[in-house]
Amino acid sequence: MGHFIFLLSNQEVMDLQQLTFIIVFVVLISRIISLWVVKFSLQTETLGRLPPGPPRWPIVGNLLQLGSLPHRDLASFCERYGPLVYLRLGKIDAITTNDPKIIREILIQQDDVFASRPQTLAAIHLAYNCGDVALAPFGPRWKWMRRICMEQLLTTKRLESFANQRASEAQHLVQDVWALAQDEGPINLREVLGAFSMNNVTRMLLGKQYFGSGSAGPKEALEFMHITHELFWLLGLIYLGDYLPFWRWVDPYGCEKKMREVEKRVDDFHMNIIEEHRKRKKNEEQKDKGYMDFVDVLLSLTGENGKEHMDDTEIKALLQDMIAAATDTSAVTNEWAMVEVIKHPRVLKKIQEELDNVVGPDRMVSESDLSNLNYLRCVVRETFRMHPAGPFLIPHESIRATEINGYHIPAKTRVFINTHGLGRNTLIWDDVNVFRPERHLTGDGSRVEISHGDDFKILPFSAGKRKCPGAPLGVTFVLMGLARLFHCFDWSPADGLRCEDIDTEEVYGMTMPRANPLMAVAKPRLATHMYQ
Ligand code: HEM
Repeated sequence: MGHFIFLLSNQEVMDLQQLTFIIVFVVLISRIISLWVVKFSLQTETLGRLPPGPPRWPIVGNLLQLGSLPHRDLASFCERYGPLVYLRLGKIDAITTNDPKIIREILIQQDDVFASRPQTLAAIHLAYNCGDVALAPFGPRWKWMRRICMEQLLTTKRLESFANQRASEAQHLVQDVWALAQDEGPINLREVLGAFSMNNVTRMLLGKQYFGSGSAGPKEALEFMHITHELFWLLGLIYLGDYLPFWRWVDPYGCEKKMREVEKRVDDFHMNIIEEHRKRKKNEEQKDKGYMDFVDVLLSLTGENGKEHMDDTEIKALLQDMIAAATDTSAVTNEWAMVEVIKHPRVLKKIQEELDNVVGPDRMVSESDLSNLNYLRCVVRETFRMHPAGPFLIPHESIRATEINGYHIPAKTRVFINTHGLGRNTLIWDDVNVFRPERHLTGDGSRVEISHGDDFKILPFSAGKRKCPGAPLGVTFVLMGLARLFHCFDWSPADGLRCEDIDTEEVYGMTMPRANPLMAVAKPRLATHMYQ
């Protein structure tokens, strides 16, 4: 060999070195690929076939095939590969579906297998090390926390005790819009609806109103708004560090640093609220039980396993969940409903006809009217079909390996139930992109249900063990906000835009808002004294 090289020119030696390098590289790569294929076929033989899915790259898997609207990407995979699709996201196994039968299999038939949550970095940093309800893995701690929600905080009796506060917030909403409507200019409905939803939630949770005349003070209100926005943004992020461990070493956009910063500010904020309540409790030696806010209730409960009190961390984790789960979901849904209704004046007219029949012009809508507003209920159902607040619910995770439709699903598979894809699935809905509330009317005139029915064709609040425990309250927030706004005002698009030109572009997140805040013009339609 040395002799052979001796006969070659310098250039030829270089060529040979390059050639050797290329051969070694090709051999190495083919060895890696063959090992990968062997591992894959061994896995297939021993464990069964994985569901079909798009081809994937080594290391990153299918991550590069997801863009800024991942719910739309996953829906297109389902169109191409079938109702149950397997994806490899970095080191994580994942499945996705937009099919009612498979969703029912996951959430009902195999509920005990799929009732867990992935331990993402956001859940670790922003939900007290997964010590809350919404992001906690399935287990005794989650069961205990969820029981507190169901048996102490969100009971019918407790929610009734806040009925007057909700009524006064509904009246604030009307008064706010009326004041803004006086100069006939455009109104930012995102701000108005956000304040309505935030006030409803903070009055019930913390005994405080952050927007309007009873505001807890501009500095505290601003801090609250700021940290909740950052929290939502970080919770909604698909953070690559969860899928590719090496990404965490680099963290090029400083996401984990941001999570730790927000964690600290949110924690300080909650701690202040708890201290304030403790002081107040000492001073007043507790008030009439009927008016306890959620913090009062949590401070009065015994802890897990016979402890005298709940830990502060447990209280903070629950408060955090309630704020995150209750405010944005209803505000985003209300904004989407307003977008679609203003875009379709025919629908606005029908809603107002119903309101005029059921309520009339001489009084305001009350909560007892909401079950009689069947057309408005169809409008909310249609809004959930086209714009579900949680496009992937909150992702579930399988506790152990199982099978769906004969396919192997490994343990710890992340589950993306695509509710956006479900509402636009052409196999179960016709004219999927047309906003048509009438499609939900029941033939016999009975009350239209807003959460899912037996057919699982929409799924705004999920089903099974992890279903939303605040659904009845969420429905009340949404229906009440819309009923008041449509009863009291006529609506048209801002800036001379034609109704049909209002855009419905969304941005992806934990909840999925319209890309731009909705601006619209309101014209009072009741007698002036009704707004005072
Ligand atoms: C329109 C309003 C609302 C919508 C659309 C909504 C939707 C949802 C969805 C899709 C989930 C995830 C379910 C799953 O992963 O399977 C969820 C979970 C949850 N929601 Fe809601 N929600 C709303 C209002 C509320 C309210 C008002 C509260 C409480 C005051 C609340 C508390 C929760 C909690 C604690 C969870 C976590 C449940 C668990 O993991 O065990 N939600 N919600």
